[in-house]
Amino acid sequence: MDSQDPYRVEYRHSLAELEDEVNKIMIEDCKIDACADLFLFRVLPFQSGTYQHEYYEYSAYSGYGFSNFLKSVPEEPKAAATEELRLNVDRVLPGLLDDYDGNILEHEKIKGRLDARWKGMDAYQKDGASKNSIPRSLVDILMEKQYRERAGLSDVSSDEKAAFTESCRQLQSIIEGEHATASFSCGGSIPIVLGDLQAPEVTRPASSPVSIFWSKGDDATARKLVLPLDESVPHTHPDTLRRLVVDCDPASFGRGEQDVIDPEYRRAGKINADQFATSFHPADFGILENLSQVLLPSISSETDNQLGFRKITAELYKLNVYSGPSGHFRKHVDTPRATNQIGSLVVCLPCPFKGGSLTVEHHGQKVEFDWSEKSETSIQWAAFYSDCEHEIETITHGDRVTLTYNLYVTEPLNVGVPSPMSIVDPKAYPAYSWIRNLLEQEEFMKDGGVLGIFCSHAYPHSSNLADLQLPRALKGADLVLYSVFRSLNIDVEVLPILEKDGHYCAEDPSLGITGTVPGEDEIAPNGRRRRSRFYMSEYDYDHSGTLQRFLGNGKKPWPNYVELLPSASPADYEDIDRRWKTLMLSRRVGGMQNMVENFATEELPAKVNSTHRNPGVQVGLSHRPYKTFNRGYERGLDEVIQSIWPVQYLPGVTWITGPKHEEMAFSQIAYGNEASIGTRYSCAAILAVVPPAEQRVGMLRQG
Ligand SMILES: O=C(O)CCC(=O)C(=O)O
Ligand SMILES: [Fe+2]
Repeated sequence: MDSQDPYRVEYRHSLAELEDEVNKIMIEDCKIDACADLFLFRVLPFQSGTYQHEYYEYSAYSGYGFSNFLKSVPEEPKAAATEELRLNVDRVLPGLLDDYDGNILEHEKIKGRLDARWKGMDAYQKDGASKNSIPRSLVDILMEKQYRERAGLSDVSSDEKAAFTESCRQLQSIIEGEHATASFSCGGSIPIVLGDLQAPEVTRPASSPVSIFWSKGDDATARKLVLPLDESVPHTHPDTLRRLVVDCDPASFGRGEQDVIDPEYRRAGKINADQFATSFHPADFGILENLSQVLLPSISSETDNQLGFRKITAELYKLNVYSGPSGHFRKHVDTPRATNQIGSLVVCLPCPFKGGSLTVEHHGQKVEFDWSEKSETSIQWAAFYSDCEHEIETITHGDRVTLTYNLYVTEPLNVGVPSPMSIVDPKAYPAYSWIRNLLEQEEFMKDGGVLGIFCSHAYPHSSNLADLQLPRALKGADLVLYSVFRSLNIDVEVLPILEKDGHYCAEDPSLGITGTVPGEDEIAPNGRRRRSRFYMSEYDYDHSGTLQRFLGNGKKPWPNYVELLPSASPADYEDIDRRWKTLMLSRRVGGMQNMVENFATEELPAKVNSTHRNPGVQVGLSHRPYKTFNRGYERGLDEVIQSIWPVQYLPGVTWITGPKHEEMAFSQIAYGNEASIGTRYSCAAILAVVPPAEQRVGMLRQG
């Protein structure tokens, strides 16, 4: 186009310059707002007369300005708060007040922000909203990250970015793989405590010594062995163990239709279940509950799982002894004893031995349970599906005494609440070493970050019980991830993410993440959309006019903020430095995403790593029961949401998987020309807080 074109717009600035300018203004505004919030927090309790709280809600709409409100505050507290305001502004924005001698409350910029903050406050102050907040470590990591990016303190080369994306892609395939093969095995251990089990130093599940009673042939007198061994008493004496070994018959195994004995294939002793009894029971330590959480989800439908229909029961099958130097069991698949048998449980009793690792394989993935190290001091267990191949390597020394159980699915009569204690050993999962290696790499999330993984299973996460049950009720791959992160000392939260126009998170083509739930746009057989969408209006106007003006004539832009941040505690207000970064984290600049996405041209280049390009997520503070509200009459969702379903806007989460299962979060009755109801949905997600690389070093080792 030629330069004479009268319609041609001349740009003075690029989008990148606009971003720098907006970020600078944003930082300044957030700093002033943090000071303004504390000022308001100080003077609000002193409001009097007609300016009472009740009135408040309408004040901003009926012309009661901030200055009217201020007149109602007595001089003394006002003066003290004003002095504090001046000190704070001077500290966070040195120089701003240098040439200003007047009343700080009349300072144009500060007055403008005080007025804006005061108006914004009333919307949810009244309800007191919720006292909760997003866990601090999560906010702090993202807050620093956002600040570094906005202040131009972080620069990431395209090589580093590509390497990071590749790591995320691998992590995604591990996670989805863990899901596909549905955590085919799990295991754990319970230490033996010789003294008082109720003693204060016994903090996690522990067992007293285990007794075994058995009889041999027609001899009706039962013998007794107590493990672990101890030469001082007959019951625990190694000679009694030898007696047990001698009393065992050779163990057989299924070959074709037959049970055969072949020491080449299996060298072990056995006692059938009708010939022995034991003081150990797998339900005692929550083993059954724990293995159910991992093994049940993939064999039942989501509906069965949600309703808690199915339970796993264990039936004692055999006692086996594999003794050094040659006990072993070659690779095999167990013979199911009933159609509802789903797997096997092996419990290894405390008795010293060397070698004898159990390896379990399923669709090319392998897990090893090496019990030799803790063989003397712990009960150790493993459970796996019936279709897993497994083998026991040669026992070189000692005796490996095990109880085996068949695991069955059953329909229970009543539904219990899962046990809070977890004794599953996360190291048994393939994801463990992979994630640990990833976090040990210094280049991966060098300055820290948050990994986001939408849950693989459906949970009634908006029910009354949800907050109590999650993360306890996590299942399958979700439970695996949760416990892997926890065992590496990584903070993990399971929180609901609220959608916005059907989108949960930003799309990320490099990981195949669309940000929406699959099937969302499907048309149901009745010709309707799978679900109708009606939303409360959101005050998300396109405020790009002032932003465009800057590109053309260089006039200072006036960013318009959309802020999603639940109400603060007194300590939050007082910590000004953290507060302004939190404010910045929870704000979007109206119109900015649009500009960066749609305006970028060669002539108007945008930043490569724009913090305005990818929208953040709206994270709920807790899992709350579904409800219907009618509060938003003539008001935008952003104004009322903190009092009905408190959320925080969180940009910068690294999403590894996209949303899968949504739940109704809340509905809103709107009165327009005709009353209608709109529903918002949410998805549960696992958020793992990855600290900066230098802090991770010692931390992962302890894990
Ligand atoms: O003792 C073990 O680790 C496994 C035993 C086993 O595979 C079996 O009894 O079928
Ligand atoms: Fe087996």
